[in-house]
Amino acid sequence: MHSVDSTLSEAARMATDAAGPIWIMAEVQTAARGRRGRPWVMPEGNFAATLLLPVSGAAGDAALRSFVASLALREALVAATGRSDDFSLKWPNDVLLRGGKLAGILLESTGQGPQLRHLAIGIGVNLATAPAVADVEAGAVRPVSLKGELGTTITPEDFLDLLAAAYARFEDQFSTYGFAPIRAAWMSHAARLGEVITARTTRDETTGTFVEVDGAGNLVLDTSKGRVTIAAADVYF
Ligand SMILES: O=C(O)CCCC[C@@H]1SC[C@@H]2NC(=O)N[C@@H]21
Repeated sequence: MHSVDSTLSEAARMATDAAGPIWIMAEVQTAARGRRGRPWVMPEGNFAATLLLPVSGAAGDAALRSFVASLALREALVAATGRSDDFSLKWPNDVLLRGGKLAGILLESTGQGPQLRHLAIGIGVNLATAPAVADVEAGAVRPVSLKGELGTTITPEDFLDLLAAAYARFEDQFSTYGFAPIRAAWMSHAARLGEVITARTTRDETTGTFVEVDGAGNLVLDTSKGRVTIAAADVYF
């Protein structure tokens, strides 16, 4: 579609029992949202899409699809550019290009209580233009674009073809073998593994050595007070 408030909102409107899996892509979003209620600044020419996916089972398991989506997104970017070493993954679900933020993922769900019906996986990639530093949160990783860093030009339509194919492969692996191979692949591309990082929530801040992502997708840090497991936070380098 050309213009929509947010492809995530469109997915929520479409989430009837029979719906999905379906990719919803827009050239323009007038009210795009990012993690933690932040707006997502999206200059035209960038990629914005949401995968509406029917799911069953516990919310925690379904949320592991943010790692599935991150890996698929990285693979699509490698396919688009032929560069593998330039892309890394930042917990929980950003893709970095040469250390700058290239792409973000936001998961939303529909359903009752712990049982989910649909997952909406919203993905934004700065294909053409990075938002201005002033438009992103202070202290956040510097925003970059694919064109700006590598000179690669790809249309959102062509990028969706690569991403949908990559997502289907990783989803297949996840539903067949579970989280273990996804976790291993994710860690092999993790940014700052073994280094000191800071995880911040609205309540507190934890600094420590990034040890691993555990079997439930949590961030594990070794701190001066011992090992800490973090389920949700923003990470700062
Ligand atoms: O904060 C983040 O890093 C996540 C950004 C997610 C942006 C995408 S763009 C497509 C989809 N629609 C939205 O409104 N947000 C997501």
